[in-house]
Amino acid sequence: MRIAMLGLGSMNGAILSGFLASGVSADDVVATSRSAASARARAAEHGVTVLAEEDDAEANRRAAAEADVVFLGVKPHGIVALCTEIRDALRPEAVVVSVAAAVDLQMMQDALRAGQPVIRSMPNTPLSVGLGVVGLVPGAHVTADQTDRVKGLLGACGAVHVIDEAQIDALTGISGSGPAYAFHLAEHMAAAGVELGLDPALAADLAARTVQGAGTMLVENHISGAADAAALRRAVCSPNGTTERAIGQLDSHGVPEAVVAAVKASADRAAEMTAQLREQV
Ligand SMILES: NC(=O)C1=CN([C@@H]2O[C@H](COP(=O)(O)OP(=O)(O)OC[C@H]3O[C@@H](n4cnc5c(N)ncnc54)[C@H](OP(=O)(O)O)[C@@H]3O)[C@@H](O)[C@H]2O)C=CC1
Ligand SMILES: O=C(O)[C@@H]1CCC=N1
Repeated sequence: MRIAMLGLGSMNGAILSGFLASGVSADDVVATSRSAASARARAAEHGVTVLAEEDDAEANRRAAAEADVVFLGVKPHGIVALCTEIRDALRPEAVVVSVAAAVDLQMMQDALRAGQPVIRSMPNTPLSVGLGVVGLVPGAHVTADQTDRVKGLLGACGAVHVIDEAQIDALTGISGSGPAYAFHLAEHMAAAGVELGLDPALAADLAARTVQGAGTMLVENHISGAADAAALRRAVCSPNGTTERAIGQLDSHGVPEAVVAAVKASADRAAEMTAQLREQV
């Protein structure tokens, strides 16, 4: 299967890392970047061919023309222009997969040739280490085989959920943006350790491995049904002990409400961006 990755920044780069680690051959991938400098850097990083629009105005069209699956990995405001650019180069059976927030299926289908299969997705960057989460919304012209092919590719680097388009902003608020919440938590746990006198490298290591260990326990217990997040939290809290005191601080500082507000803000922002993009097309 030939894969084109149009735009190779944080997200498409993470997907490509996941693909290569899961056994996709670098020879089966052609990517593009806007600038020649970033194309060179990304080619060296991933060992795949990266064409640059700066060098060759036809770069996206050339990469898309050969592909069975085409991942659109540019910023949301660039997606419709990219669809228009590659429209006539795509093979009719090539599946176009957007990873962009806010750009709905209709906008992409309107910019592509009638009948071109399009899948809207919301991935996250832990796909790079085989632990991602992806929401997939297959468009009207996508066959079950085509959905399975894309599910197979992404499923080798994470969990894939096929959802309705109406659910994608909520999913974005949890799993699309969510890695940043965990990184934010780790960042501030480590900073507190430094304030308490720990060496910064030790504090960062403690925070990183604690988030990793808690995440792995959470997923294993979730899959087996043995315990949910609240039960695992309670198991760390000894009565009148250190953690109970710490959780009391999180609660009294409004962390539960802040987390709910953060997830909703991400989802709301996605909806706001969709409305803005609709006005522009
Ligand atoms: N970052 C994340 O965690 C997530 C991001 N997303 C979505 O992924 C998409 C990309 O975001 P992200 O990866 O963070 O952004 P980045 O800025 O990291 O990457 C964007 C990439 O697009 C390239 N690019 C821009 N214009 C063109 C063009 N015309 N032709 C070819 N390449 C082009 C850039 O090239 P150059 O470097 O040369 O400028 C860069 O490689 C967004 O739509 C976002 O909503 C979705 C889920 C999570
Ligand atoms: O911040 C963003 O808009 C993108 C979408 C989800 C994660 N990053």
